[in-house]
Amino acid sequence: MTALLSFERVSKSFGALKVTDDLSFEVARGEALGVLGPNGAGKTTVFNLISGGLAPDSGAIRFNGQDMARLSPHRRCRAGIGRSYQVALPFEGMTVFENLLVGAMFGAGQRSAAEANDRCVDLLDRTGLIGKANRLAGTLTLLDRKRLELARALATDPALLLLDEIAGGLTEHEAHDLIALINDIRARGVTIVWIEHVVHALLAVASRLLVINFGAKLAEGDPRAVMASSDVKRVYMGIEV
Ligand SMILES: Nc1ncnc2c1ncn2[C@@H]1O[C@H](COP(=O)(O)OP(=O)(O)OP(=O)(O)O)[C@@H](O)[C@H]1O
Repeated sequence: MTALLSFERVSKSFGALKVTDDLSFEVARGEALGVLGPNGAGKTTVFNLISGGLAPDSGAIRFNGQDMARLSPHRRCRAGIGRSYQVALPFEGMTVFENLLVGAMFGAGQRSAAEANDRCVDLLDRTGLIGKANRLAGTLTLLDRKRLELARALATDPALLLLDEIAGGLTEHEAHDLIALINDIRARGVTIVWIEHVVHALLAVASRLLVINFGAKLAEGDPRAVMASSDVKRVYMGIEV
C-alpha cells in the first residue's frame, strides 16, 4: 500500500549549514511516528518542508502519492496536512472560537458555516478550551495556547497531523490528559507525526520512532529497540555505552 507520506532523499541547506541531509522515511496511514533528536538536529525543518514553509534543495516529498513540490502551504493544508508550531502563533486579536473557525472553514473539510460551528464546539470541548471560547487568543496562558495550537490544527480536518513539541512545560497531570487526547485523535483515524523531547509522553503514543542527528537518520523502528540502541543513547541521552 502507498505510504501516506514519503520523504525521499530530501536535502536542505541554509548557506553552508546542511540541515536536512539526504533524509528518507515513510509514514504509513494510521500510524503514530515519534521524532526525536538533539536540539538543532533539523526536526522542525522536516515539518517546514512537509507543510510547505520551506522548499527542499533536492529530493521529493509525496503525500497520498502526490508530489507536494508545487503546492503552497495553504493547499497542503487543504490536501490534509495539519500542523502545530513549537512557538504558538494564534491570531491574537481573534477569539479562541474564531481561531478554530478559520481552520474549520478553510481547511480540508468542506463544510457549511453551521457544520463548522458544530465542529469547533466539539473540538473546544475535547481540548479543554470550551470555557474560554470567547477569550481573545492573545490573552491565553502558555498551556492554553498549546491547546489552541492543537485544536486549530484539528479544525482543518487533517489526515496527517504534525505536532511540534506540544508537551514541553506541562505538569504530569496535563501531560497525561494530552497523551489521552492524542491517542483519541489517532483512534479516530488521523495519522500522527510528533516531535517531542518529553520522551515518556512520546513513548505513550508512538508506534514507531525516527531519530534525527545533523539532519540525517540516526535510527528508526520499534520504540523500545530505538531507545535501547547505543547510538541513540550516546547522541540523544549523552550516555557512553
Ligand atoms: N530559516 C533558517 N535560516 C537559517 N538557519 C535555520 C533556519 N531554520 C533553522 N535553521 C537552523 O537549522 C538548524 C536546525 O533547526 P531546526 O529548528 O530544524 O532544529 P530542531 O531539531 O527542530 O531543534 P529543536 O529541538 O531545538 O527545536 C539549526 O541550527 C537552526 O538554527
